Amino acid sequence: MHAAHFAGDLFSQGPRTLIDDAEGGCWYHPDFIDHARASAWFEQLRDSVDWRHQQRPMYDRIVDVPRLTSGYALDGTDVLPDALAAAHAAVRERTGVPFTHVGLNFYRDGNDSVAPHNDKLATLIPGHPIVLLSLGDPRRMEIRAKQPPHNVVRIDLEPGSLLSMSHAMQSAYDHGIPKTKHAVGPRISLAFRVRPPKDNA
Ligand SMILES: O=C(O)CCC(=O)C(=O)O
Ligand SMILES: [Fe+2]
Repeated sequence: MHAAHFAGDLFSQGPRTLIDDAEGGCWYHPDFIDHARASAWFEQLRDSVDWRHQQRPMYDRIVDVPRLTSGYALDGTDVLPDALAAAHAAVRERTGVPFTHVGLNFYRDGNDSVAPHNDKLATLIPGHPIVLLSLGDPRRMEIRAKQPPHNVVRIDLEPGSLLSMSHAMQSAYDHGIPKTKHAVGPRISLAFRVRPPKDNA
């Protein structure tokens, strides 16, 4: 009994708090989805989502967004791939948050990234977190305080993990996934958000 209990403690992977604030801060829950399910979802989404290669203006140039993206409304107007519907149901149940939209990111290799940013508060309903479900190879996220001394939290986002970031945190921290020279395979992230009605499309 004791040995089993000890082993359970050693290997249990419950949620842990990375940053505290009045809205639940930032927490990380590895092994939320088991690896077999996470890889099945990864394969289905890689193959069935209409991945877009976006470009955007930067200063006087047009640059490629260094990853593929997509997005779905969660209010019933969009038909979701089965894996996405299952992921939404699991995240909805775990968090109790009435998400309206999911943004998808596809990082093909270590050259793909998302620059440090905060999620745009004008497109989010205050009080609700942004919740990220990771699939595929792990990638490191850096969460950096905007105020000196600019504390940085680094967290390797494992397949099947959840990372929740509060709405309030978006004003105080930037987050990003830097490029890496390590050999990494592809990763998909699902970013669940609660948006005002006009932004759902
Ligand atoms: O891929 C990730 O885990 C982060 C994505 C992100 O920050 C975003 O879509 O705004
Ligand atoms: Fe973000």
